[in-house]
Amino acid sequence: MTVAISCGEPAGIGPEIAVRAWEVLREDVPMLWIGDPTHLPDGAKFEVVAQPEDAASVSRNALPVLARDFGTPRVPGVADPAHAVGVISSIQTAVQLTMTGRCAAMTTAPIHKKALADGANFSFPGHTEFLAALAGNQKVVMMLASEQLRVVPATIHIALKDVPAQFTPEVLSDTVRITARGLIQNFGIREPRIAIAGLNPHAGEGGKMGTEELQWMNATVDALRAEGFNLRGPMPPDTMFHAAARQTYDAAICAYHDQALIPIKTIDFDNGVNVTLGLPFIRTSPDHGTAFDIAGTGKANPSSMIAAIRMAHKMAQASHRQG
Ligand SMILES: NC(=O)C1=CN([C@@H]2O[C@H](COP(=O)(O)OP(=O)(O)OC[C@H]3O[C@@H](n4cnc5c(N)ncnc54)[C@H](O)[C@@H]3O)[C@@H](O)[C@H]2O)C=CC1
Ligand SMILES: NCC(=O)COP(=O)(O)O
Repeated sequence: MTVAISCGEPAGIGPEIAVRAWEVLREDVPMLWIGDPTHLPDGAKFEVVAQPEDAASVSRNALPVLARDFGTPRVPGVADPAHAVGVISSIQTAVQLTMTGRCAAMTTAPIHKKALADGANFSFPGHTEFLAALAGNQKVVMMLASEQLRVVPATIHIALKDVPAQFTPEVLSDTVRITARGLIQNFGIREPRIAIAGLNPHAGEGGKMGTEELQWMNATVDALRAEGFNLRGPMPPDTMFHAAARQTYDAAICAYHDQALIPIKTIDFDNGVNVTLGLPFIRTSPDHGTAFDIAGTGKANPSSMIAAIRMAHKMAQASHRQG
């Protein structure tokens, strides 16, 4: 049940939180870090393995590393476009190992999208879309999950001005279906309750503050209810995340990135996990980014990385039990 860990942006906090996570999880979760070992922090206890299968026996004593030579050293806080090909290849290797069953799941360390675009013409907005493509253009959704809240942005890394055109009945319907399936399969929730945020303030206030709720959202939600989904909404986005409201649903589907990610990063930045639902393999990630401002200082909190690796491992165990 080895969890493959892609290195992420070497100039960010990825290498150091991977080592810190290994120190905490070494007895419980076999892991395999894929990257350039010279990018690991000084003093890190690691061992280069020849093949992924060797990770399980090494992991208790040292962080197993599937070594790749990126050619140049890591300068914390300063992304080097020369690393872009290696960073992408680390993700591809993790996917390949997970899809072929040589690893049980994968956790990705944060990437810097612009560095990958500058260094390797990486055209994807993030891991989510890249992984969907690697898996054969699967329809996937991004969920951020913690003990206190699960959120799903129906549209992801697009400009706010583009949201109304790209948030469509089909996108909302697919998002509900994939989210419900993920809650059942990956989170063991038999009858998921899903809340849907309105696009507009006060969910449109009867058409006074926007009309998408009246034009199509209500009808789409009704049609999905008729398919058997337990849905609430469209709900006023500003009042659906307080503590009592959060008890009434298992996941909230939001119209756009910040509507979903602001509440969870405010409530539980340290323990949020990003999980891609709809892939034919398990992928999790910490909820934060590369944190260039603190990279190499020892200040990075590994909690979200630890939660992400734990969640990937737990999901792999559950999926193994389900056969
Ligand atoms: N899964 C991924 O690959 C993700 C990548 N990113 C990328 O990261 C880059 C930087 O994004 P930002 O918006 O600045 O967000 P960020 O999460 O990197 O940093 C925001 C603030 O939180 C702090 N912070 C983040 N993680 C921390 C940790 N583990 N411990 C202590 N403090 C922490 C940082 O020091 C900074 O002050 C961008 O290129 C973005 O695209 C962002 C989110 C996820
Ligand atoms: N804001 C979330 C984020 O940037 C992570 O995206 P992804 O790389 O997991 O697709």
